[in-house]
Amino acid sequence: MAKRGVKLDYAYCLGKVIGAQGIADKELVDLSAKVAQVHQRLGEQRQAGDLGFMDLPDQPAQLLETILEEAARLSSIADDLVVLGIGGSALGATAVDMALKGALRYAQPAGPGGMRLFVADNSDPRFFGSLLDRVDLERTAFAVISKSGSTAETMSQFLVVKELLERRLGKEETLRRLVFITDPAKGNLRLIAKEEPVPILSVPPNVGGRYSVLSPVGLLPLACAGHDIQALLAGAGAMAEACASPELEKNPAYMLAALNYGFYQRGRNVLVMMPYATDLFGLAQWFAQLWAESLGKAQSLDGSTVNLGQTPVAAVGATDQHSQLQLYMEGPQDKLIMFLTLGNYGRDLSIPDLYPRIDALSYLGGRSLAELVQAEARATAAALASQGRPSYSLRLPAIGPEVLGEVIYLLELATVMTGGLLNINPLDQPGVELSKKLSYGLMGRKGFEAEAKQMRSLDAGDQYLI
Ligand SMILES: O=P(O)(O)OC[C@H]1O[C@H](O)[C@H](O)[C@@H](O)[C@@H]1O
Repeated sequence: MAKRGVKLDYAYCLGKVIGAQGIADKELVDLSAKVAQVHQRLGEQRQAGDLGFMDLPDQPAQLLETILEEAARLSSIADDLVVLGIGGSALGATAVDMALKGALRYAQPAGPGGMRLFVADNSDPRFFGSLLDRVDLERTAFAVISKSGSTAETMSQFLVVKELLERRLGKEETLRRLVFITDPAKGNLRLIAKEEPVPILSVPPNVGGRYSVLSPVGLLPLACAGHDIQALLAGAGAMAEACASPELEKNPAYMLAALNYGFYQRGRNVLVMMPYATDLFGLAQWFAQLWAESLGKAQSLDGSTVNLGQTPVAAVGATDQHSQLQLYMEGPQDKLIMFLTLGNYGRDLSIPDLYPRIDALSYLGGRSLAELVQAEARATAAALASQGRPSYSLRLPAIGPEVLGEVIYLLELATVMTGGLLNINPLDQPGVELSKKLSYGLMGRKGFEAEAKQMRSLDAGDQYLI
């Protein structure tokens, strides 16, 4: 079995540790039976080819070659890569790049470590316009990533960039700076690539956007940024092996799912992901999409209306101890906290003993910032537990590509298992369609005249205070 580093510590979920708010041994036994049933269903779904994300750790060597070659081509002509993509076509690459290069990565010049990766995941013109002002268009490549090939934000950015590049550099140089990542058979990017020779990579049809970070969607930008995508996949593969058992006590993804489900059943409607590392904030935002779109559903699999879902919150420790913790400690008993802790920060700063006579400072002297932030993570979980407030911790030995691959796979499988326990479909997102259609109506898209009309009637209710 491949070596694995991530550990799940769930002591502060247990009734015998935190009291009545915790999960009792008997409940774990019941959960275990439910999990075994869903495991069987997931096996059937996998057989039927519906759970494509589970195959991503083992992609054909040929595909990885192609990704690495395309990354080498782009980095030979450009210093910066701008991803035009949103949601599942953006958050995974951001999460891994931010984790590995650091939250301050944009301040570093591009260099031998790979291209600088900008992820333009908003049609907000202030943001996108200033990004375009900032990069040197001659030394910038653009990855247009959209599984559907029709997402308005991404496609409008593409149109803006294409015209800008063509005006500045001419058609041939423009096409050299582009790469498309989309569905293998359909969509507008496929259509365009038939006419214009833009390199194109495929998103497997059975992998939805929010489960696609380990497909070319995440792998190409990450390879361009100089990250070890093979190590990322190896980590995911090691976690897949560790999550093969149908038994709750032997499967960390299933235990995570069972805890989330068990606490949701007890009214814990909010799941806070709080890594004790600023560089992991992107991972918390990636997880927020995974959890929200997968589990927020109106209908159960039997067709009844259920309106289920646990609200994900992205937080970061120790920062949010000074912002949100008051609510977590004393607010409604409706939250479950998932901490991510690091055994090793990869660097450390020792704290000098500059004021030995000031007690409130001298205890810090001679210690280090890693010791402080690790103590804060432990203290926060313990403080919550002392008030009967549950949490669990994913303990990461350090931040690295293997570990991130492990965490990504773990959370994806846990999400699908939780969906199974809730008896909803964790792979679709029907609720996001109406606002898209109404926007099409507002923007005058052909075929959406009814939505334009619907929009006029919905708009009529404006009531301004000032
Ligand atoms: O990759 P795309 O087809 O452009 O989709 C981008 C995103 O758009 C949507 O509205 C979905 O809710 C997301 O799940 C998806 O990741």
